[in-house]
Amino acid sequence: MSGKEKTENDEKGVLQKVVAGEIAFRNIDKVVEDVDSAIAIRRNALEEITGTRFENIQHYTLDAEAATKRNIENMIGAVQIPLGIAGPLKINGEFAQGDFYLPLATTEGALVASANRGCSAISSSGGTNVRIFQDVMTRAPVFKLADVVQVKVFIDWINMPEIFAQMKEKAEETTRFGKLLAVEPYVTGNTVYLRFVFDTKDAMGMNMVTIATEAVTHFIQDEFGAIPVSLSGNMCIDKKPAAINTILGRGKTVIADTIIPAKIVSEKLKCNPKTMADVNYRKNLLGSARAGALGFNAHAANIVAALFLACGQDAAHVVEGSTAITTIEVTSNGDLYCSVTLPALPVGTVGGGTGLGTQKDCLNLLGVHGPGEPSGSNSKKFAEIVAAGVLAGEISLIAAQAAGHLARAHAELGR
Ligand SMILES: CC(C)(COP(=O)([O-])OP(=O)([O-])OC[C@H]1O[C@@H](n2cnc3c(N)ncnc32)[C@H](O)[C@@H]1OP(=O)([O-])[O-])[C@@H](O)C(=O)NCCC(=O)NCCSC(=O)C[C@@](C)(O)CC(=O)[O-]
Ligand SMILES: NC(=O)C1=CN([C@@H]2O[C@H](COP(=O)(O)OP(=O)(O)OC[C@H]3O[C@@H](n4cnc5c(N)ncnc54)[C@H](OP(=O)(O)O)[C@@H]3O)[C@@H](O)[C@H]2O)C=CC1
Repeated sequence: MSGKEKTENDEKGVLQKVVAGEIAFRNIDKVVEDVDSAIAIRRNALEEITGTRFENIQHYTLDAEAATKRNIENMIGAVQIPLGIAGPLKINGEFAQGDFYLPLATTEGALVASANRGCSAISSSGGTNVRIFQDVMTRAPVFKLADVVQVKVFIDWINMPEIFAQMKEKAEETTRFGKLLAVEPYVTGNTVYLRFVFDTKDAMGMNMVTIATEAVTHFIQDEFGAIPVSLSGNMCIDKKPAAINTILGRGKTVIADTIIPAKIVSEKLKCNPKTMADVNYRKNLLGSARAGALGFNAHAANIVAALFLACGQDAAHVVEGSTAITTIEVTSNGDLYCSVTLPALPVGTVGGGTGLGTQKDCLNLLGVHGPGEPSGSNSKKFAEIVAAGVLAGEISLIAAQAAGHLARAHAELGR
């Protein structure tokens, strides 16, 4: 029997054992030599067990070896999402400067056309100014203490400068890049949450701050005796819509604005500044308030999600990344002022999904793949680009609603 035949025989044997439940899906990699074969066996076993026939998910180009090390478990293939571009978008940021083409991964027809129109309106008006006002990532373990007396003693201890210095040392022993900036205590009865605030440079930072915070909780346990109930106590707060992130900020707090001359509003956006301001007021501000929304915008999530999927960001962070506020005013000379404020945009250009091939291509298109020089500058540049893209999306969609074009656009491009 040739080596190839032997391998095929072995693989058939593994497949039969997986179908029979003798080898778990997660253990196939341990008995098969190469990752792609393990993936094929897992997929074929799933077909047999469920009676499904896959026709598409087996076709992928990504480096499965790398992906299964840090991005996915029980891999069976890959899902493709169409990728379009919008732009050029002229951005006058502190980190992003010049004309950018935005890679947008989406299945929503009309979205790229809309973003493209917004980019065109902004760029022909001189671009968008973008600034970052804060850049932090948080992790908040929760501790249970005996009573409020002990809670006060604990918080007084945590707030001592020499204790902060020691916590900082412990945290920063775990990372070359992360810096502990602050520890913010919150109390409910005998429960204490310590919100650890970090600068994570070019990493989005959730793995980094989780590892660093755990090291500090060991120090707290050893030195004070407070035992953490959970490393994450939801005052962080990660991947859940929450006022604390919109108020204090988490990830990048970034604002983009622009002034679009009334002539361009009329020619490019088919409406006028006054109508757009009224739509924004009654829809994004009053409507969102009446609905109890945390996002006061039209569809920030659309642009954030499309850029996140294209660029290897954690898709669940669309939750906080899209809690934006959109403002529109008519300027004293009748032009359109529009801004978007994104209080909690978690993004990174190293780590997570940023190393996967297609995602890397998209980050390279924006000139932000990998570590920046100085550290942190690439993720800040990316955050400015995301905010600028959100602004483009808001301008076009609000214009479409002001002009009564929303349903028509989606009927034409989206079905
Ligand atoms: C669809 C448009 C842009 C037409 O807009 P238009 O002004 O009628 O089209 P146009 O043919 O005159 O073209 C104007 C510009 O739009 C762009 N454009 C136009 N067509 C394309 C295309 N095929 N491919 C790429 N770009 C396109 C392009 O930039 C073009 O400039 P040009 O290149 O001609 O100088 C407009 O009606 C529009 O933006 N509609 C809004 C659609 C939208 O934003 N959808 C997003 C999803 S909505 C949603 O998910 C959330 C929602 C709605 O539920 C949230 C809420 O409650 O508000
Ligand atoms: N653990 C958790 O609770 C959660 C994890 N996640 C996941 O975490 C991942 C993202 O975490 P994240 O910490 O960003 O990424 P990774 O853990 O994937 O990698 C980040 C690491 O890259 C290294 N690095 C190299 N160059 C730089 C640079 N210029 N700036 C900063 N770091 C650099 C750092 O290593 P070093 O620190 O050694 O110096 C840093 O910790 C995603 O996969 C996400 O889905 C999401 C939510 C929660």
